[in-house]
Amino acid sequence: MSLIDVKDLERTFVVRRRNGRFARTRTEVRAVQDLTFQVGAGEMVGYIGPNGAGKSTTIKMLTGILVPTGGHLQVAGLEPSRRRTELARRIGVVFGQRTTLWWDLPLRDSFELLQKIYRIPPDRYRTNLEEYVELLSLGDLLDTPVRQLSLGQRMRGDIVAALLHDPEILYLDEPTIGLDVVSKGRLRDFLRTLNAERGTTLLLTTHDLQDIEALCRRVIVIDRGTAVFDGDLADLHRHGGSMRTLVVDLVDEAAPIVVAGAVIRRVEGPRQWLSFPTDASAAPLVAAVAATYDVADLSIQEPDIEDVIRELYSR
Ligand SMILES: Nc1ncnc2c1ncn2[C@@H]1O[C@H](COP(=O)(O)OP(=O)(O)OP(=O)(O)O)[C@@H](O)[C@H]1O
Repeated sequence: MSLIDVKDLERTFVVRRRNGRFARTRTEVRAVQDLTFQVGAGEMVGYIGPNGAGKSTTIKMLTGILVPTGGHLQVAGLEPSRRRTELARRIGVVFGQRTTLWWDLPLRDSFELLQKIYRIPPDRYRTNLEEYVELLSLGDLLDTPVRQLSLGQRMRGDIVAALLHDPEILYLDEPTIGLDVVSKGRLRDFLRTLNAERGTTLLLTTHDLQDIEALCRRVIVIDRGTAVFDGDLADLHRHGGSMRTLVVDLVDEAAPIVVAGAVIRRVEGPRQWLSFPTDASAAPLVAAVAATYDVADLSIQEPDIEDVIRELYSR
């Protein structure tokens, strides 16, 4: 049985705008329409799409904050907007852009408040707190007020806060936004461990393709309120015809590189950019370039999720 079941989901907003001194115009914005997908227990799913596509609106409906204007929605067998309190015990939510912690309180006090709010049994609370604090290296920061934490530390605190009550589902909205590479890596490792060891289902919205690549086998792409792709990440790249880039620094300036399996995109002095398909291995290409040209350095750029999505929509 699906843990998240979304069928023909719709959410329309009515926007009233002033038109002249007295008149007002009434427009309907269809933030989500004809949206259908299921997520099984233990899945890690990336939920992506451009700005304004309807991601936040979907997450708000899944958590029960917003009431759908049409369609069918069940999370853990519950209708979110009608059973919000009951559902809150079974889900956790993390927003990269804002904190759910109390700004002036030390982390420890925020966690204790959550224990009371969720009525977490003391033993379970202690075990979870110890495990998550250890895994996320927050031990030395428990007595620090949230406002004094760095963004990465605060984010780790928010994740612990979202997990203390053992939710079956964790929604993450841009969890790595603004984090440095090391913090991003640690967070991804933690989420992988959480999913593997506790079987927590993860639904993740992000603009960072590397979050998706590190965590999600499955991706749902939403555009103008509806799913335009639902499948494997590798298929998404094929579907979008996305390309990776091999950046070659030659010892000296040279004519554009000619090599099988790649197309030259740009030349700037001794630096050249070559495109090749995302599902092709870079190794033979690197070997072919290195065998023919005097190479000072090489690097590979992954396709940007926005490019893949843009390509998908332009069809
Ligand atoms: N409360 C609201 N009233 C009116 N329109 C809204 C409201 N909330 C969202 N919308 C509109 O619904 C559409 C979807 O917005 P939503 O915030 O769900 O997109 P998103 O995919 O989360 O975007 P982003 O990546 O920028 O966060 C947008 O056109 C937005 O302007």
